[in-house]
Amino acid sequence: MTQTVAVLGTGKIGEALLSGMIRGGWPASKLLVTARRTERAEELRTRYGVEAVSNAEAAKRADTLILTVKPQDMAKLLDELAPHVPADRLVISGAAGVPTAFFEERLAPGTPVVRVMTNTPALVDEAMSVISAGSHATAAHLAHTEEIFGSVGKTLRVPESQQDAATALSGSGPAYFYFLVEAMTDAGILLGLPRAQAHDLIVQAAIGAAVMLRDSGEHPVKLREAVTSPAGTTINAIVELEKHGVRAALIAALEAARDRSRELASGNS
Ligand SMILES: NC(=O)C1=CN([C@@H]2O[C@H](COP(=O)(O)OP(=O)(O)OC[C@H]3O[C@@H](n4cnc5c(N)ncnc54)[C@H](O)[C@@H]3O)[C@@H](O)[C@H]2O)C=CC1
Ligand SMILES: O=C(O)[C@@H]1CCC=N1
Repeated sequence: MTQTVAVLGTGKIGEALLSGMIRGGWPASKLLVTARRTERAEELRTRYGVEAVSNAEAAKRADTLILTVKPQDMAKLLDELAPHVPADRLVISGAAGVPTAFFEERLAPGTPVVRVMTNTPALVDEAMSVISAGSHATAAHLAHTEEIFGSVGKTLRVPESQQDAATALSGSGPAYFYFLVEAMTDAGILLGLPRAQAHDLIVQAAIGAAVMLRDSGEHPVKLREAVTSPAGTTINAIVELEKHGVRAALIAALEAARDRSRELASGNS
């Protein structure tokens, strides 16, 4: 029998996951949601046919609780939940930075906790969800988490010590690509193209490059070399990227994201 899963704090990530589970065939009758505002609860109920309940009710009724509030709201949510969560419930956190120990300290002794860092491409079933077990989570809990997050894309198990790095790479990753597309579209404007056309050209180049990266089995260096003709156009652009330190900027940017994830560990910074 399908277990009941509750998504608590159903914002952008919670809704992306919920919608993916429903697209993947999860029965709406086995899904519960919670939201802070009643209008939001009503919206989710209407849009997905799921029941919206209080956090305490979700804790009592669901076998698996997926907590998708902001890291800064996690301590408050756990204070509210802790008296209602029996120790046999699986608690999955989708929050950046917050370690499984944070949950284990606040929930009944022995409660299994799994930490997941997913990303917004969950909305189009192309998420990357990185999964780590807390100290009481078993292989079955990890498999169940993979089943849930597998409905919105790929999953990968990593040791929890790698979660902050994964957050910097794949959790925040889509934002870096949107930022690049934004900048390259501006370049198209500078070169005299209409904005809509510049956008379409860059987006299709990004999709083509992404599919080749995923499907060709070639190293990115090889793929770039194939575009870069001797005394051609691409090398002029690459020289400018190197001159402006784009490679170093990306490394520093991801390091900064990793550091911020570490800072969020306390759940209140
Ligand atoms: N946005 C993203 O790209 C990603 C976000 N995350 C993580 O997902 C979590 C949620 O992020 P978003 O969905 O972007 O934020 P969001 O602000 O869209 O969603 C959080 C929701 O939680 C609700 N909430 C807060 N406290 C609550 C409570 N006590 N009871 C019920 N509802 C409550 C808020 O009203 C809000 O709707 C964060 O922890 C973030 O680190 C992880 C991966 C990617
Ligand atoms: O910016 C953030 O904190 C969240 C976590 C990863 C992506 N968005």
